[in-house]
Amino acid sequence: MIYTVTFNPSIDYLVHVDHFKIGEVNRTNSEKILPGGKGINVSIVLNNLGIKSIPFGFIAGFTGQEIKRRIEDDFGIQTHFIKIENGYSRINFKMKSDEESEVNGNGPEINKYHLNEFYQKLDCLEVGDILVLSGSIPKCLSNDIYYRIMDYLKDKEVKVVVDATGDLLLKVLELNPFLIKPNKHELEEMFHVKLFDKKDIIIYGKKLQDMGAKNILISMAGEGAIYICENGKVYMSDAPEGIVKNSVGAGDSMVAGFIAGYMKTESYVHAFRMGVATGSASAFSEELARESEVLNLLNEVHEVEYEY
Ligand SMILES: Nc1ncnc2c1ncn2[C@@H]1O[C@H](COP(=O)(O)OP(=O)(O)OP(=O)(O)O)[C@@H](O)[C@H]1O
Ligand SMILES: O=P(O)(O)OC[C@@]1(O)O[C@H](CO)[C@@H](O)[C@@H]1O
Repeated sequence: MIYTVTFNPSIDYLVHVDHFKIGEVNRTNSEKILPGGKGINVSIVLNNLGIKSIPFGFIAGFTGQEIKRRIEDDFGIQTHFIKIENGYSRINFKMKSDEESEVNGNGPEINKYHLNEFYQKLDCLEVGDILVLSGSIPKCLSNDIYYRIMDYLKDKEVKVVVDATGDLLLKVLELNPFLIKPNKHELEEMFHVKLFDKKDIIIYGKKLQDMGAKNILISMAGEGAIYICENGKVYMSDAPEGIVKNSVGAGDSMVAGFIAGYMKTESYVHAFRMGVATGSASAFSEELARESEVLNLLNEVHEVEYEY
């Protein structure tokens, strides 16, 4: 079974505004409300690709109820969320105008009793399961929480995927996550560098492998992606051409596509292709990618092996 974890689910409020002007009253052209949070997006895209997963996470208040309702009613995915009595799950604001801008909330406070309940849920994981730890954590938690979860599971031979930034990600590397997916900007932030070409991106991606990660996907939005495989090979792919409608969740879709491709074929190259196609299919769609959209793009993804 695949389990996804979203410590900080959200209602994503997406608006389109023509030529947004800061400091003025702007009016929307269109609005959309979607359940969000990185792990939840991974579960939704896996579901769209015909693969079942169980979303774990923490929800609070009326927004939390609505997140759960939408995932269960709109997608038929059974959630296993822990309810927090105080506060409310965040509403994240995403605006597409001449540029894309986002404001993400902090989220409700998770205490030690909620965490204990969460660890009890983790006890159902078995050898061979996949666990996806994705997204930010509320400020009240320490940034070794993903490390502690992996450590808790270390005897179970669970494949762990981590999509996080900064110390939250760096701390888990010594526990050998199966897959990590920094984007280029996150890679730069982690090493305090500016990366201008693919050769440098690969050098720094390989550092993450030296630090313990098995597979590394480095996403570069419209520029495609680089994949550093656990067998030592490195692949690159351009992104397919298309009109971007909403790139929120493109990275989560890439993670879901990679997992789906790997589960169906155990081929890393196919998993990479599926990752790129699924990421782009989401970027070219108002909502997260559907299977037909992914399959339509799959033939347009051509990876090349990087010789170094
Ligand atoms: N503008 C685009 N055109 C084509 N493909 C795109 C575009 N943006 C994203 N993609 C696809 O999605 C993948 C992941 O995108 P990106 O690098 O933006 O992830 P991310 O930064 O983690 O995104 P997010 O945090 O919004 O989920 C890219 O590697 C590419 O395949
Ligand atoms: O604040 P975080 O947890 O880093 O990111 C949260 C978020 O921006 O990520 C998803 C897209 O990847 C959205 O659904 C959600 O709003």
